[in-house]
Amino acid sequence: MYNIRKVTDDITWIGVSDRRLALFENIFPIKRGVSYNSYVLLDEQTVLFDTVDASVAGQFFENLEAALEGRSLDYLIVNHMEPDHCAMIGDIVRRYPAVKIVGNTKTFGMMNQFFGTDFSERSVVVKEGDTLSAGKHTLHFVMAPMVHWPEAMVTYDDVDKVLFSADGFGSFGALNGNVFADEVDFDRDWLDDARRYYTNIVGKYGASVQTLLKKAAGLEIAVICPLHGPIWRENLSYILEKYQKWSTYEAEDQAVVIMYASMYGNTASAADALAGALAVRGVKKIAVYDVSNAHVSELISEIFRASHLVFAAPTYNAGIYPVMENLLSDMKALAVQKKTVAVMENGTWAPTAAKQVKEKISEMKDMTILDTGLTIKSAMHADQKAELDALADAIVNSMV
Ligand SMILES: Cc1cc2nc3c(=O)[nH]c(=O)nc-3n(C[C@H](O)[C@H](O)[C@H](O)COP(=O)(O)O)c2cc1C
Repeated sequence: MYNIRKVTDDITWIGVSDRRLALFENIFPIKRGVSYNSYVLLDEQTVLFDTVDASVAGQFFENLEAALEGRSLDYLIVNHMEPDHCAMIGDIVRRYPAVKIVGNTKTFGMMNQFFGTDFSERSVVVKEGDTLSAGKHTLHFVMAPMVHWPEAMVTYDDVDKVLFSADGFGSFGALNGNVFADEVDFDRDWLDDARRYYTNIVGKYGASVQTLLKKAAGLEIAVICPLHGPIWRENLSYILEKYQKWSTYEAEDQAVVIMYASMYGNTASAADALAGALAVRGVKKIAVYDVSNAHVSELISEIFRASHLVFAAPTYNAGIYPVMENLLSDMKALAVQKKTVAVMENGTWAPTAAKQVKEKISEMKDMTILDTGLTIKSAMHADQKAELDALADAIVNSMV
């Protein structure tokens, strides 16, 4: 059975949700599933905006046929060439032999790489500022390189004021009938997944997102149609403000996130004691994570969210405990910036983890590392309570 939803009188959402996939990009756990969004415009010409992942092909074509209401397809606009959106291009061409494919030079280069053809006999190559008339609706093409691939672009419909934003403003999470952000409790149920999606997938490219946001500011936008997650047609400033913060690496919350690694529980115990000491000093909503038991994508999301980070790491073969080291490498790769950081270390004979954690943090931009830290030899005991309090004081003082 088809499952489609009108976005405006002329534009229909024809996306498909996947609740079976365990790991998005074979890395990111998606307990709430994911949606592959696609859209159809019915005008004098019919236009499809991106396709979907191969795993949901059957449902997608049922949806597409229903949305086309018996008409053929004139144009396929390819805003993004990642296979979870472009996998159906070949099938579209086979089903609708007269279809023209719209993309930029890089789009068609990637098509050749992925499919062994650039569909040159049917390609319409567009560049920044080009337009395509579908009849009543004129579509404007805006290049969005490195949001998050080089060929990425977005398309703006100047009649319905709709921005087809590619992976921008996307989120993990299947759509459950309510395809609009105003139909769900986004802040409660979706924000964490939207942040995790952005920070892990697009996070590195904050400058490119800033360029796109500046271009978008010049458009009158009533609806944002992303390729994953809910569609925005109300309170757009909410998600735009989030993107402004995320892409400039500003913390959303004045908050402390403590991340520890621990084999035998002693570093964990000290991390918990620090959380308690912070709470006594009035710090609220403290988050504590065991890096071995939280997915690195959740930690990255929390790191983007919070202003203050504490890393507590055992020394391991004269280095940093590997799971913690991996997290620090991911932070650098995703260009984490503008955090205040405190470091705790543990070691039974020669603790060196703190020095190495600090070195890694120093490689990131605009990071403030607190002078006060804490070194534990195997396990923390009451005789180090004053040191723990000093660390808690230093963190609290840095928050004002
Ligand atoms: C494989 C391995 C390598 C270790 N290497 C070091 C080391 O190089 N220097 C050191 O001081 N302690 C080293 N240790 C000891 C641990 O760092 C220490 O016992 C740990 O910090 C205790 O914290 P936990 O109870 O939170 O796991 C090592 C432990 C293991 C299992």
